[in-house]
Amino acid sequence: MGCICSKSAEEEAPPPEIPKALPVLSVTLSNKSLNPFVSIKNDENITITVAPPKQKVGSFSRTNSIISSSGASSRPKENGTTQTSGPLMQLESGRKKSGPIVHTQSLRSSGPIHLPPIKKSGQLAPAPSHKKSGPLVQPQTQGRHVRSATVGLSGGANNDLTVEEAHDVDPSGNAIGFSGEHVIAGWPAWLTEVAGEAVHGWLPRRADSFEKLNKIGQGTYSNVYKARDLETGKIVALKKVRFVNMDPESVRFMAREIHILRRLDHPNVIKLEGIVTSRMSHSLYLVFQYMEHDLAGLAAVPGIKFTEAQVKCYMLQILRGLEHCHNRGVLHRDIKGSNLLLDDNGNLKIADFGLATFFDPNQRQPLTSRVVTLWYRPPELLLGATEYGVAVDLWSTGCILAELLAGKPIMSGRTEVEQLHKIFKLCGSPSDDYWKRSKLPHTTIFKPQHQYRRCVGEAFKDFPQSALSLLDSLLAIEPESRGTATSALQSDFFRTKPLACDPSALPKYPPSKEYDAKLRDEEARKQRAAAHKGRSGSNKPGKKESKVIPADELQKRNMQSNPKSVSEKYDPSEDDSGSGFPIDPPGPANMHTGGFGSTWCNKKDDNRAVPGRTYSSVRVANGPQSKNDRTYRPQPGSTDLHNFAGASRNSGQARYNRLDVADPVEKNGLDRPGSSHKKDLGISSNVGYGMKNKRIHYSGPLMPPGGNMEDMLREHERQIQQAVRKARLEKEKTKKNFY
Ligand SMILES: Nc1ncnc2c1ncn2[C@@H]1O[C@H](COP(=O)(O)OP(=O)(O)OP(=O)(O)O)[C@@H](O)[C@H]1O
Repeated sequence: MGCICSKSAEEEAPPPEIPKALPVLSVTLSNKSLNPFVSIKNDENITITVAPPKQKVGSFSRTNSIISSSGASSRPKENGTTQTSGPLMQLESGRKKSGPIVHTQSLRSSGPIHLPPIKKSGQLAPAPSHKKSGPLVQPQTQGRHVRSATVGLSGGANNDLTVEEAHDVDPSGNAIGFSGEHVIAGWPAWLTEVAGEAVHGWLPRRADSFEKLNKIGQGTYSNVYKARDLETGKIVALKKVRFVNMDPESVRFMAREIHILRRLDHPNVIKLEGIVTSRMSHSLYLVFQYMEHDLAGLAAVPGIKFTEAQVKCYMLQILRGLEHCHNRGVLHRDIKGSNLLLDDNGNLKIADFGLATFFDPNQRQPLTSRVVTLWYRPPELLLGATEYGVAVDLWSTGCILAELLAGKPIMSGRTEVEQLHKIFKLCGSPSDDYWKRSKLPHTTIFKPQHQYRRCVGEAFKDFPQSALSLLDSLLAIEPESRGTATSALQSDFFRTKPLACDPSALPKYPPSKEYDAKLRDEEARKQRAAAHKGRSGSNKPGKKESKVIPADELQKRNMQSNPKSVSEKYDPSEDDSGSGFPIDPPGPANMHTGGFGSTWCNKKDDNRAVPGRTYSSVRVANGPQSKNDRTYRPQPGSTDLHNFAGASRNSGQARYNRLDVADPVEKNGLDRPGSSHKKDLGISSNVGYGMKNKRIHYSGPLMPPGGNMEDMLREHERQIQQAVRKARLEKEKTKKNFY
């Protein structure tokens, strides 16, 4: 880890794109008879006048509580809408008294307000409300909104200004006139130009109002920091989003995450508390409540085994959070232990909505099948389904339930092919009827020649009966049989004793995150390597013997070195690629391949499942629990089928790249570029295996002409072994060269 020195997020910002003194307001008047006029005053007030001449649309005062706006007569008519984008009017601050102000009123009582007012500078107003309750697909509102907000200009303390503004909404209810307001509010143009509605009604927080403490997580496209909110003293998590060249598409996908988060409001769903940015900066931080643990990290702590009551407590919270998401028309599409965050009071919150999408159960729209982390991905997605619903999240939840009870992941495939095979072996293969009905794209490739028998009960015979029956429905091969989060919540599992414990009764664990576990593993690996070097070089003068620190000792040290109250200094070199942290931390200790998957059923019953087959226990460099490891970047022009042709890994770059042409669905921008794919154990075009950055890439066509799934798996295994052998050889060669 590099030196850590105190630095605010703002200081990392690249050179300003707009001079601070010239905030830009963009207003287009669709009613051409109106003439915009802007008065530029001194540095206190800003006045915009819109014709009919001498009528002011608004006067923005830098004082905290005064709003100056036109009265009804001064506004453009209903059909003379005030829109954004287009001719820019540059505003400068004006003097305190800005001429003839038509009407002045205080912020919190400003006329007909449909959208909730922002409570105070830096805090966020709730997302625009939608009239329709239940599954939301599009806001139903139409017509003109009048909104009031307190906005904070970046630059200068105590610089709130208040605005009342009017804007129209398009037929889908999306507001279409924000840009001017956004710019005044301090949002950077690169954000509002492509994702105005995501931040609409919100105010950016200033980066220097947070003190960054230490890095606590790393996602495919983000670094997550623990930080102190200097305004409230509260500890928060700051998720810094990386963009590739400010690509608008990347920004749009990030905006989708924000949009979705704003729609959700539930104790078991992480709450987006703010966004940090400024016109000067090309980065964005999402502010979340700080959560001390994640379920994957806890499970990886040696010695932690959950009781039935504890498992029920976690499951209740997961399902409640999920029920809320689904009722709000949101599919999470990446339920897994590391996205289930826990605070010190045992409260669980579903996090990471980077792959989430809006959906309408009554109006199926094509969605990408390349979502959900491999081990938690349901069979229909592996088979290429593009029409799916809540059942995908329920499958992942079933995997979590079994994992919590079994103490380790239940199906840890290294590739999609292997994952599907594990699923069929445990859950049985779909019925002929299902294959016919579902018309899944990859049916011809993956339909096994023989039926696989379901053996969930047998595999988990030690599980309580009520858990087994819930598991049986969550892990149903056919999505329609998985029920809903609501039906799962009503299952006997939650009604039979021992009942779920109260979250507050859960044990207090030391800080433990999947990320910590990865760091721990990495540290242990380094120590082992150092010890090995020390031993082999012990005859050489000057070489020190290294001490190997056992993993649990490292865990302890790691926990000790991560005191919550100590403010570490922030080192910019930690950030992004210059990070002192590994870009691709290894998967946690318990994430080895093999696991349960290959040995669920009695082999003699399982003559369809490659008899006697055992998967290699070789640890794949890109273990599927390592987030960065799952980014899939399809080659331009590649087809879906190539996805089954092997594996590669993500270089650790941002996942907000352009949406690849390989994915025909969610072209409308709803699929996060490289995203879906991020979760795959990178399956790429048939380029053959090879080593890149000393990591194993599995690839190559797995489907021999006329072959079936068993052949494919055998070939797959052969390639893996070959890759491993090659890796070993290369390692040996490197060692020889080194000495
Ligand atoms: N609110 C929070 N409190 C504490 N830690 C958090 C919080 N949010 C995220 N983290 C940590 O940061 C990690 C990465 O966050 P997150 O999963 O949101 O990022 P991501 O880039 O979307 O990752 P992924 O590649 O899995 O999509 C999490 O696994 C978690 O350990």
